[in-house]
Parts: sequence; C-alpha cells; structure tokens
Amino acid sequence: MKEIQKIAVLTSGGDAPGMNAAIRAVVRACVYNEIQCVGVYRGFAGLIEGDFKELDARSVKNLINRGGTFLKSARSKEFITPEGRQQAWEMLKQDNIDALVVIGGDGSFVGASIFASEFGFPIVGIPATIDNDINGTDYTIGYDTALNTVVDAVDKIRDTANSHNRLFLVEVMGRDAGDIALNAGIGAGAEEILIPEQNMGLERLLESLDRSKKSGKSSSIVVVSERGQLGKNIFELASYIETNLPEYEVRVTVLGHIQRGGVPSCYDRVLASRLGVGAVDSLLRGENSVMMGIVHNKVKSVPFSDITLDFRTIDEELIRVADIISI
Ligand SMILES: Nc1ncnc2c1ncn2[C@@H]1O[C@H](COP(=O)(O)OP(=O)(O)O)[C@@H](O)[C@H]1O
Ligand SMILES: O=P(O)(O)OC[C@H]1O[C@](O)(COP(=O)(O)O)[C@@H](O)[C@@H]1O
Ligand SMILES: [Mg+2]
Repeated sequence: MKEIQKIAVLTSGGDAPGMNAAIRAVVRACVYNEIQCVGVYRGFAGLIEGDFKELDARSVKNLINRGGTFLKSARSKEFITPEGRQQAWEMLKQDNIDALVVIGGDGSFVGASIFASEFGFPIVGIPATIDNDINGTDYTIGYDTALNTVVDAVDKIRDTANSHNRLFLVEVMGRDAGDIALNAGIGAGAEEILIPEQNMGLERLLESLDRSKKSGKSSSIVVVSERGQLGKNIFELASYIETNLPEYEVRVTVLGHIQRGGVPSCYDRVLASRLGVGAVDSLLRGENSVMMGIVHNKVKSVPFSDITLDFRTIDEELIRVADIISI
C-alpha cells in the first residue's frame, strides 16, 4: 500500500451546519501528521474540474463557528457517469493526491463507494446532512443545529398561533426521513407529527384534531415532514382540514432552507471535530471505503457497504412519547 502523503477533502450534497468545522479538523489533523492537505471546491463537480487549493492550519481559521461550507457544495450529475468519475481520478492522479475525505450525505457516499471500488482509491466519509438519514451513525453533522432552528421557529409560531386560536401546519425538511419532524415535533410540543415512515391516515388526523378541540385546546401545531404520506401537499392538507373541521382556522408555514443555515451548535462542532480527526486517523491506519460514525458516543469506522443498505427504521418509543405528551 502506498504511504499517504497528500489528502484531499471536499463537501458534497446538501450543505449542513458544522461542515466547516469538519473541514478544519481534517486540515489540522493532516498538519499534525505532517501530511499535505488540498481542499476541493464544489464537491464532486470541482473534483472533475480539478478545482483544488492547498490548505494549511491557518487557511481554516475563524471557521469553527460558521454555517455553510467555505469549500462550497454541489450535486454533480457528471460524477454519476463513468466518464465523469474517470476524469475525477485523472485530476487526483495529476495532483499526486493519495486519499480523499468526502464530507456529505447518503448520496455522496454511494458515489464515493463506487469511485473507491472502481479505482482502488482510498476514501473515508464524514456524515454531514441535516436529515440524519445515514445508517451506521447515531448522528450526522448539522442535524442538531437544524433541530434547534426548527424548535426556535416553532416556538415563535406558537406565540402567534395562541394569540389567534389557530392551527398551524409547519413543514420541515428531511427528504425521506422523519428524524427532524419527530424530534423537533416533540421538542416544540407539536399536537401531531406527520413523518414519511408512518402513514397515520387522514381520518385519524381529523379524529385527533377533533379530540384536541373538544379537550379545550385553543391552538395547535402540527409538524409535517416534507414527504408526508397522506397524498396531499401541505396546502392541500390545510384546506382539507378546514373543510372537514370548520371550527379550525388553519395557517401554513414552510420552514425551508433556513433549516440548513446558521451557526452550528456546540454538539455539531464537537461531532465534526471528532469525525474530522477520526477520518485522517482512519486513512493513516490504511482503511478505505469506510465512514466515520458516532455510535454510543464513540467514533467508529463503518464500511460503506453497511451504510448504503436501503433500510431505515424510526424509533417507536419516540412515536409513543409524542402521542402521550400531546394528549
Ligand atoms: N449512484 C451514484 N453514482 C455516482 N455518484 C453519485 C450517486 N449518487 C449520488 N452521487 C453523487 O453524490 C452527490 C450528492 O448526493 P445527494 O443525494 O444529492 O446529496 P447527499 O450526499 O447530501 O445525500 C450527487 O450529486 C452525485 O454527484
Ligand atoms: O437544497 P435542495 O436541492 O433544495 O434539496 C433539498 C433537500 O436537501 C436536504 O435539505 C438535505 O438533504 P441532503 O443532505 O441529502 O442533500 C433535504 O432535507 C431536502 O429534501
Ligand atoms: Mg441525502
């Protein structure tokens, strides 16, 4: 195996608060181990174009507290083609890069895994996405900050909902994962939480809202994951509720991309720092095609083959708690 002397790092897919802290940790772990570090701009797109920049310890100053990613991120259609990946490999070879750290989400790891096996190129992943939808790690970088952003927003919505006796439907992100909706929903005291993993059905939703009204609740918050299962978008759902339960005055708030920005929480900064150092350690141990995960608060290498499996479970205990505390 070739000794690792130069590592490249990139951020890919949807950005997440804490990505900068992860890049910083990778760069500084390289400096600590006397290895060169190269930043790749715009994820796999910049890899294909050879958009690289040498980074040293001072290049990543004043970044630990900043949201977004200073290396920028992208979703690259070209990297999905064999020609695109071949071009990326040429660029890495041309710059004498020995290994790559990919900071991104599930999609980025599918691409990284294919690339690593096609070219036998050492790659280690760092999970960063607000969605928390990656098997093999208890938490992804950015998720904690996004939860706090959602809870803060819903707290504000609660003030106005209560003043006007209204029902608010609040849409949150999460692609196909209900983690943000379920946890922020519990944290913000939502009346109902609609997640993609569970279809509660329109009838049960109406029954529940009807019960709430009769139990004396004057205002309510329903947190709806962006891919709810009820077959209606959030605006259609609002009209459906108003038609069937005319006693409710309904308003809709779509939180959107504010969930992806902002100052990373302390938890995300610490997680990003641990996983960044762990990624460089992992490459220096000779590992390849693994993601650094956090499992029971310990940093752990998880093979890409285990995390790209298409299964997701939602914690039934959380659903039960949400039901009980919204009575
Ligand atoms: N099957 C694949 N083959 C090659 N590259 C892929 C594949 N799936 C995803 N990627 C790459 O990973 C990028 C990021 O994936 P995406 O799902 O958009 O975000 P995330 O990594 O945050 O889940 C894609 O734009 C693409 O370049
Ligand atoms: O930024 P875009 O392209 O609008 O994509 C929105 C999607 O990105 C996310 O914010 C993050 O997802 P990824 O980390 O997989 O990119 C999802 O919650 C959302 O469905
Ligand atoms: Mg994803």
